[in-house]
Formats: sequence, C-alpha cells, structure tokens
Amino acid sequence: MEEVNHVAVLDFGSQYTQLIVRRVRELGYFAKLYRPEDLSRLGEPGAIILSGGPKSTADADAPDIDFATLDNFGVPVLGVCYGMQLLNLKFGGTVEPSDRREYGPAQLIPTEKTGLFANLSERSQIWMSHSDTVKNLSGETKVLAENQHGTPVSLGWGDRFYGIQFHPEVTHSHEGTQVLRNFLHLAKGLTEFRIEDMKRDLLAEIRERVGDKQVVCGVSGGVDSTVLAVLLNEAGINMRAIFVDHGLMRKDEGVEVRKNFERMGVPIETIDASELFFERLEGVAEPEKKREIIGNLFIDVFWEAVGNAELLAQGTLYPDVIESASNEGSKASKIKTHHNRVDRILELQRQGKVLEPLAELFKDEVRELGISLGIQPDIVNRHPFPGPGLAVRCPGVVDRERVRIIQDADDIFIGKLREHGWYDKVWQAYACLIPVKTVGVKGDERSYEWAVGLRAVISEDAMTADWVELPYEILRETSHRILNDVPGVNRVLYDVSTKPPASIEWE
Ligand SMILES: Nc1ncnc2c1ncn2[C@@H]1O[C@H](COP(=O)(O)OP(=O)(O)OP(=O)(O)O)[C@@H](O)[C@H]1O
Ligand SMILES: O=c1[nH]c(=O)c2[nH+]cn([C@@H]3O[C@H](COP(=O)(O)O)[C@@H](O)[C@H]3O)c2[nH]1
Ligand SMILES: NC(=O)CC[C@H](N)C(=O)O
Ligand SMILES: [Mg+2]
Repeated sequence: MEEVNHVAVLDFGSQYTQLIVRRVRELGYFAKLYRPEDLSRLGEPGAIILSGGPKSTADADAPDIDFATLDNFGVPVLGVCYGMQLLNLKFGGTVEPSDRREYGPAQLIPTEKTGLFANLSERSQIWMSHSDTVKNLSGETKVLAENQHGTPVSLGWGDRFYGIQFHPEVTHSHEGTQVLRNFLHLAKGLTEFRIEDMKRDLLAEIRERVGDKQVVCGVSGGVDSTVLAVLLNEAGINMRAIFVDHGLMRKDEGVEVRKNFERMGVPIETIDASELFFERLEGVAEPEKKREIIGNLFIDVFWEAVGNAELLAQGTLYPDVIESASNEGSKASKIKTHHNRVDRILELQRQGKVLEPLAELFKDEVRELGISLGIQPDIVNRHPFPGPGLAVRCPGVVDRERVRIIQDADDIFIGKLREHGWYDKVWQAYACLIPVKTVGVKGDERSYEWAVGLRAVISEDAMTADWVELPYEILRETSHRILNDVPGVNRVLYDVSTKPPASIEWE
C-alpha cells in the first residue's frame, strides 16, 4: 500500500529510532520506518525524519542518502544527531570526528523561540549521545539553538531543512516532544494516526504474509500474545493457538488463562509440559542457560503438537528485540536473551518462519490495540509476565518446591495489591525467591529458611523503571501473611532498585 502524507522515519541505526516513530504516533500522526536505501519507496510523505546512528559520517561504510531525491519530496526534513551531521555535509559544511564523547544531559538554548523552538523555555534539558560534531557551516546555515557552551545544537537550512544534535525522542530531553510537535506543524495535512488504521494495516499484512499456511501461535495469557491471538483470529487465518504450561506459571494461572480465552471466544489448546521443563532445568543455575533451555523447549513443544507448522507466531514486542540485541546487524548491547530470541528462533526467523506483527510496538500501544479489538480491560491491563516465568524469579537452580514458594508468596502479594486498589497503579509487581537461608525463630524453635523478595515498579515501556513507594500497610500485611502462611520462608524484603542499573526481573 502506497502511503500518503505520513511521516517517514529513515533509520540510520540508532537505539532510539523506533522511539521517534512512537513519539510521532503519540502526537497523533502516522509514522513509518524505512531504510535509507529505500528512499525511492517512501510514497508521498508529508515530512521526513532522519534518525541518529552509530556510524561516523567519515566512515567508509557510513550510510548515506541521495540528497536530490530527498529534496524532491519538497517536504520538511528533520535530521537527528547523525541525521543532522549528514545534512550539514549535504549543505557544504563539515563534520569532525572526535574521541571526546558527549553522553547525557546538556542545556538547550534556542536562538529564537519560533519555528522548531516555538513555546520552548529559555533553557531546558536535552539528552546527548554522540562524539562527532558539525564543524564548518556553509553560508546558508542558520544556528537555531546552542548548548550552555555556545556550541550549535540545532541548525536550519532554508525553510524546509532542520537538524538537531540532541535526541528529542527520549524522555530525558524534557521539551523534546514539543520540538517534534513544532517540526510536524511545519508539515501540512499530515495523515492522522488512529489505532483503527493500525489494526486494519496489521490485518492486511497478516493475511498477505500467511495466505493459506498453517500458523502455530504461542499464547501465554499475557497481554501481547492475547492481543496477537485475537488479531490472528480476526484475520481468519489457519491458526492453532497453543498455551504451554511449563509449570513455571503463577498460582492457578492455567485455569485463568483458559477462562479468559473462553470469554473471548478464541479456541486454545493447553499442553502440560511441566515434567519436561523441570527435568531439563534440573541443576541449571546460570540465567542465560535457563532462558536458552526454556526458549528452545517451547519450540519443541509447539512442533511436537502440530508437526512442522509453516509459521510460528509470537507476541514479541520492541523491547524484547532491542534488549536481546537480536536484530540482524544490531549494534545494541545484549542485556539478556529474552526467551523468544534464543538461537533456534533466530534460525527459524532466517528461514522466514516467524510471524511477529507486534515487534515494532511498545506495551502501551499493544494495550490500546487490544482495547480496539474488544478485549476486556482486565485482560489488557494485566501486569506483564516473562515467558520463562518463575524460573527468572528464582535466581540459581529452580525446582518444584522453590516454585511453590514463589507461587504462594506472589498470590498473597498480588491479592493485597488488589485489595488495597494498588494493582492498576503499578506497572508490574511480583514476589521472587532469594535463595539464601537465614536464621529465624518460629514457635520458639530455630528456623533456617529462604527469603522472599517483593518488587513493584512503574515503567512506561519496560526500558527503564522505578520502584514504587507502596504504603507500609500493604507491605506489612503482605509480609505478615507470607511469614505465617508460606512454609519454608522466614524473611521478606522489598526491592528498592531502579532500572537501570537493576533490571525488572531478578535474572
Ligand atoms: N507459556 C507460554 N506458552 C506459549 N507461548 C508463550 C508462553 N509464554 C510466552 N509465550 C510466547 O512468547 C511471547 C513473548 O512472551 P511475553 O511474556 O513477552 O509476552 P506475553 O506473555 O504475551 O505478554 P506479557 O508481556 O503481558 O506477559 C508470547 O507473546 C508468546 O507468543
Ligand atoms: O517474554 C519475556 N521473556 C523474557 O525472557 C523476559 N525477560 C524479562 N521479561 C520482561 O520484560 C520486561 C523487562 O524486563 P527486565 O528489566 O528484567 O529485562 C519485564 O516486563 C519482564 O517481565 C521477559 N519477557
Ligand atoms: N547518536 C548519533 O546519531 C551519533 C552520531 C555519530 N555516530 C556520533 O557519534 O556523533
Ligand atoms: Mg508473558
């Protein structure tokens, strides 16, 4: 489908490119990502944004752009970081590579508070992530803003080309969204973004990609795979939705998942594979190894159930992709291999056998899509739960007894959050096992038992997170119940770590 009056974002490889797309959508306009070499396939964009990227413009293999084609679109163009450096070269300026890096906060001081910088403060914080700088500027270049050292951080050429050295798309650039809004106002008649349109496009893409192939869809009862299964169901393709009970789910979760799918009228098959998972995980303590075993076993179980299906559908979202550094040629660092990114899946992906329609979206967008598909809010607003389940909430080796402790403690904690009206105020909460035994006294007798950790965080997109200042009352009641009702535990701790440097899960 040829796009018209959309915002075309050209991806030069930045960590944040997808965030630009997301911010544009948040501002109410339709945005789409393209590779710079696909410049001729942009359709009729209403505005173009050139993203940042890890390369230096001077590198032999630096990505380039055909300026004549770019100019011919006749629409406003915004270069971000690498994008601005590239534009400066195109307008006859120079870019100087440097070993000096500038990461983190700086001050934005607009020269004039009009155009790109309309409605901005005299000074505001912006976020930097670069080492090269624009050096010589050609005669037609206007400096639109400087930082606190008088270095240009925004340039303009004529009335259509703009550059900014900082990243407006990250929340640490405090007025970044306003800069993007201003830029988009320079464009005329941009196509509005509506979740309904996204739904329509996703359905069309799914039907075209799948045809009459057999699809096996992994469903966990979580937000992402539920939205995916409902979407695939609506697309009317040949699908079998399979829920694998690996024994690492929360208390009574299997029953709840089946009930939810019944409510939605989407048939699912449950496979109880817990024996197999516990057997293969026996004695394994290393987190990446655990994830690899679990991710690969999922595939074994799917394949065993349906024979060699032609396509595997997963509810992978963008943070899974970027944290696992799993995109081909990714320069991102690997934090952890999410279970849906183990080697076996990457291999299937290379063979064109993986269907991940949600892989460019963030959680809150998937939730909105879910609502527009008619999924009940209590399902769409469930806290995320990792595919490897309680295995990553039990540092070190995992066995049935440890899982039982986490299930019971988690059930109490989540129950208390619901009782006090806090479940929907936190983004994700859970109990984990801290595999350390400490001494206590129970009924006048010495106890030597495990500790349980409680974690509750708020986050927008799982990329960063803060711990929640829960009322003491909830912590007190939860701890009391766990210490009394969960055998094998004599200590409860509350996790007060932000991400970064901690991650949301313990492994
Ligand atoms: N127990 C499971 N059985 C079958 N497939 C699973 C299971 N757990 C995870 N998956 C697959 O892996 C994908 C990624 O898991 P992930 O936990 O990120 O998403 P989710 O469970 O759908 O949503 P949420 O993030 O809300 O938990 C799922 O969308 C699903 O396709
Ligand atoms: O499907 C998943 N497979 C995984 O292997 C995995 N690891 C973490 N998570 C979830 O991702 C979000 C970010 O988690 P971390 O801060 O722990 O990386 C949080 O919401 C985590 O629950 C996973 N989800
Ligand atoms: N974030 C970026 O786009 C960085 C651009 C270029 N790699 C630099 O270091 O300056
Ligand atoms: Mg999940």
